[in-house]
Amino acid sequence: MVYGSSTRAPSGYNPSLYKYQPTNGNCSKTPTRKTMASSTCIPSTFTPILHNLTARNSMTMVGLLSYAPKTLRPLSLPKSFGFSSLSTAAKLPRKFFQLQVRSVATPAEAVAGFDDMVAGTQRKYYMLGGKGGVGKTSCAASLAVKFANNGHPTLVVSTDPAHSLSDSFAQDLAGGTLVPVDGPEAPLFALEINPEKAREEFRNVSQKNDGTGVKDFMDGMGLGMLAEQLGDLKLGELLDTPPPGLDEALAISKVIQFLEAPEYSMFTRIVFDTAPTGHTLRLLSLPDFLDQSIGKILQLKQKISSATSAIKSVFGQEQPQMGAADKLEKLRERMIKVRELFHDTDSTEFVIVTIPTVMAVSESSRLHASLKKESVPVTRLIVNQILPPSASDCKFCSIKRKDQMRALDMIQKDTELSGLTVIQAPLVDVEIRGVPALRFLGDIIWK
Ligand SMILES: Nc1ncnc2c1ncn2[C@@H]1O[C@H](COP(=O)(O)OP(=O)(O)OP(=O)(O)O)[C@@H](O)[C@H]1O
Repeated sequence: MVYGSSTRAPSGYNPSLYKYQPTNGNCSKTPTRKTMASSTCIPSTFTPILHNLTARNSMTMVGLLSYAPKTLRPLSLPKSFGFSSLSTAAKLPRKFFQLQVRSVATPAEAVAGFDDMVAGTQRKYYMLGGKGGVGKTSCAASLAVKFANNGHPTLVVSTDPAHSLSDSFAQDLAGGTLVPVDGPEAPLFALEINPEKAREEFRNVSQKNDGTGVKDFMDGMGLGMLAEQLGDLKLGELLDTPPPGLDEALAISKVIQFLEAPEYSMFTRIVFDTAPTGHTLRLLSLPDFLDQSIGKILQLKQKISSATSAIKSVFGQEQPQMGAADKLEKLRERMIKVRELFHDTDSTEFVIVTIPTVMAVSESSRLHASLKKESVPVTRLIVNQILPPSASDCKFCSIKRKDQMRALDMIQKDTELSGLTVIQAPLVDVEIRGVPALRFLGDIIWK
């Protein structure tokens, strides 16, 4: 299968942004997660191709492919090798570097149902989550690129405290604001919610005596109403030591902004690259938690205000303003909206990402059970980084592959996971960095 011919570098693509360390095809060492990702284990038959590469980095070459005349575009390797290829012949003029970005596996077999995902202009939210390091960011970013290239103004949000969206897109997306991503056809923006920075700001502003800092900060987070109304409850002091779950609270408040702010209304697809499992579950249960807390605060407020008004009416003073409770009630309604959003099968879907190992599959099974308990819609499971049937004498590859097949089998038998659409995504032999590479991965996964 030739992927290269369909890889077209988008306008504004800057090859120098992409960095790649070629691998040596040595299978003798046990690869780490990161080295596996860039595939140290390439059957020896193919290593000359890599050795013949003359360009400085492969992602550059993926991008350059699109500039090469059609006649110079890559040929596929013989099918018997079982590789998916994106490229090349090394004998071409230097000007037209070509690369075979091969996936070390057969392409995804199950159809992800992308047609359904892309259909319609009603806003849809996709949350990708799973165990650390399985490829959540790569899958989320590739989905965002695919949506944008299919005409959807798309926003990709990272709620993972250890952000890797910037690394994945090979662009600086940090800063906690919307940053345009260069490359895709329709607008694609990224937002990394920076909990460290937010926490620091929080600490600083909450130390200000007059408390206005807290209000400004919370205004910025879409929670100004809460700060205003709880000012007399010394919110600043309360939050001086950030409570557990603040990261998730910040992420949620951004979600609230998406729902209401006109500047976000253009986005018809919002993709969340979520934090590893534990954080994500906290994030999903937070609206309930906040709803309950606000409910309690409201009750307290009402009690205080009715007691105060009773006293005041005895002494003939004017009634206190009753706006506070109304405003809190509004915030509570927003939380309910967020909760509904998480549970709305029409607009939201949580996609579990895993790898074919017993540990990752077990965790995915538990994650699905928890999501079900929270009534969060899940229909797809991506099994990422699958190795091909071994086409060489690489012992490591065949043992690893057998292990992976056992894990895939486990998915079929798992009561939590067997009902999901399983999307098999191959392990590709370059690090997935930059829009062209994400587009390549996206075209394999999201069909
Ligand atoms: N199918 C794949 N083939 C090759 N490399 C991959 C594949 N999927 C992901 N990778 C690589 O694996 C590494 C980890 O991927 P990624 O950052 O997407 O995972 P993550 O689950 O988001 O990690 P974290 O939990 O640390 O945020 C990256 O170097 C990425 O390029």
